[in-house]
Amino acid sequence: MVLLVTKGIVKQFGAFRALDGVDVEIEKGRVTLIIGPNGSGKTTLVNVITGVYKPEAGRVFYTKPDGKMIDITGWPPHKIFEIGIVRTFQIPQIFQKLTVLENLLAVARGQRGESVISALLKNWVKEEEELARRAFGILKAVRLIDKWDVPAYLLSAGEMKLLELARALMAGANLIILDEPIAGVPVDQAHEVFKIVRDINKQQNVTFLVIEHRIDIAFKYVDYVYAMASGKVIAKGLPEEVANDPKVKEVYIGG
Ligand SMILES: Nc1ncnc2c1ncn2[C@@H]1O[C@H](COP(=O)(O)OP(=O)(O)OP(=O)(O)O)[C@@H](O)[C@H]1O
Repeated sequence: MVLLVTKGIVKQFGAFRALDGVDVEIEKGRVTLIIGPNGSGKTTLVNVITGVYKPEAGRVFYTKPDGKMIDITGWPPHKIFEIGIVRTFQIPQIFQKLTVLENLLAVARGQRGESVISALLKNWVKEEEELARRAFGILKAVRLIDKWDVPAYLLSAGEMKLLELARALMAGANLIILDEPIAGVPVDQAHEVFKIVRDINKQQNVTFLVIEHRIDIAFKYVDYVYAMASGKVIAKGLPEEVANDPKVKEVYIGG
């Protein structure tokens, strides 16, 4: 089943066409990767999907949990978030001084329209216990359970990415969009991040759309790949197919 489709997306900045008729299909339950050199339009496409930009042409369709496909083109970002499409940095930034657990609870409180401060001052009630239980379950899934009481600023780069992922899960995402999840993360931690993405994808049936430059690592953990260049999809397929595509090789290695 297709969870999200873009059809013929065109996005212009003045006379410059950043996206020039982009069609992608994100299958439910898959991890889909978008690669492409700097400036090829990957982030712009994510911005169109998440409602930050309205495209000049083209449509974005999303299949709701009840199976109905709806046109979400041009919806505001908060509405797109509410239907379960969550981009990691769309959630307010990690609170460096709060613990890992408190960062998760803050997402849930934010969704209830509460300020973090007022929630922190409040006595723990049943609802809070329930949220904490859910948060601990998520921390177990992202393998941060041992760090639940550690302030976020003490986490490694890889753990910080995992906390962002945990926060997206806490927000109840169906489709999680990760924009460069392993940028600046050392190799061993980068593999760990992708392994956890894979586990969550399999165990919790969460669909992922990932943008990543480090294709040597990312290709090992994804189901399907789109390659972009100059605002267009130039190749798509299984990782090994895209890796061997002459157009992709040309863009990456210069022919
Ligand atoms: N708000 C904007 N105004 C003008 N031009 C923009 C804007 N946003 C993006 N662009 C241009 O559109 C093109 C595509 O940018 P985009 O950020 O989508 O590329 P990208 O593939 O995500 O690159 P990177 O890998 O560097 O993040 C670039 O040439 C960029 O300069």
